[in-house]
Amino acid sequence: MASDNGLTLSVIGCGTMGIAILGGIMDSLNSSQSSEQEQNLPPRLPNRFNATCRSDRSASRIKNELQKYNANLNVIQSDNVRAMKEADVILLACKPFYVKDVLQAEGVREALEGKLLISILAGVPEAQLEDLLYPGLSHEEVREKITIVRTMPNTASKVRESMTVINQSTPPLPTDTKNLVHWMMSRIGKVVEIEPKNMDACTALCGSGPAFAALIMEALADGGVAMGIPRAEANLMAAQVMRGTTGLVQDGEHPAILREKVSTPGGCTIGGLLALEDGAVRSHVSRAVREATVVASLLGSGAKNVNGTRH
Ligand SMILES: NC(=O)C1=CN([C@@H]2O[C@H](COP(=O)(O)OP(=O)(O)OC[C@H]3O[C@@H](n4cnc5c(N)ncnc54)[C@H](OP(=O)(O)O)[C@@H]3O)[C@@H](O)[C@H]2O)C=CC1
Ligand SMILES: O=C(O)[C@@H]1CCC=N1
Repeated sequence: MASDNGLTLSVIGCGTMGIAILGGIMDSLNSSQSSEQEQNLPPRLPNRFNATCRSDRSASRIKNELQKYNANLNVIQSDNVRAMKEADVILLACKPFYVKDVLQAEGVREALEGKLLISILAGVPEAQLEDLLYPGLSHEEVREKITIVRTMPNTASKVRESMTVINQSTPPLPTDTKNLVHWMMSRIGKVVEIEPKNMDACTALCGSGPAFAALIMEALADGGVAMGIPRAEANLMAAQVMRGTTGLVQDGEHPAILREKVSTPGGCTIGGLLALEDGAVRSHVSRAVREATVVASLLGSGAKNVNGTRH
């Protein structure tokens, strides 16, 4: 791990996601398993951290949740420019509808020049971030001034089980920069690179996905409760069933084959599956991802309550 040579990472708008990502990075830096054994380790790692917010409540939350890592952390209230100036790498983690205010504040462009800006904002394409910072400049001209990388983690960052998607850059990022982005995001789970055109769909599948999975988990537990299983045990069972199924699929089992293997001819599983198909569950779940993709694509417009603009 770099120490004297370490980077300063500033998280701008450090709430639920910012805290989870910082926690993952700090935890990894403290880990007894040396990062040095990892492949593609960037030459410099973050070892100083700034986290910004506005309210006292958010500041207390950041301190309370991250103090256990004993990291070199400064919580900075209502001074994003200072945090950006002090940083080598900036993680933009405010809500999408604040992005204009945050990036167009006085001094921000100068504070960001020459640096790496990683965004986790849903529905805000790289081109929009470029345009907010450097209106009128081409992508190539902006790349000479700042490196912007769009990413989409999810709430499971908190337990280091995120599925994080990284927007492929054109031209490709310099190797050290790419390795740093991958290193940071792989502290909180798995990482996949994807073409920019798929980022909103990935926001729906990966960013919103935990909420969809939670709804299905609840429904499984409800079914158990309906048939007499106590609530606490039903919740525990539903969660472990989802985890076990995940393990099988990640071990190489195709979901359709898994379903067939569980379905004994004349047995109870096929009976339950037919009831699910009657309810068009598969179509509804897929269409939830489709709907969330469309809504995600509207989030960057600056409007709040974009769901209300859809019928
Ligand atoms: N929640 C999720 O599951 C996921 C969220 N995302 C994306 O992550 C981003 C953050 O989401 P989430 O962590 O849930 O949101 P939170 O509301 O928890 O965090 C945002 C933080 O930004 C702070 N903030 C707001 N305005 C400013 C400002 N002008 N300067 C500095 N800080 C500011 C807020 O604190 P205060 O009000 O005190 O300033 C708050 O703590 C969003 O863009 C979202 O699209 C991506 C994937 C999953
Ligand atoms: O619902 C949202 O807008 C955010 C983005 C991804 C997950 N939650």
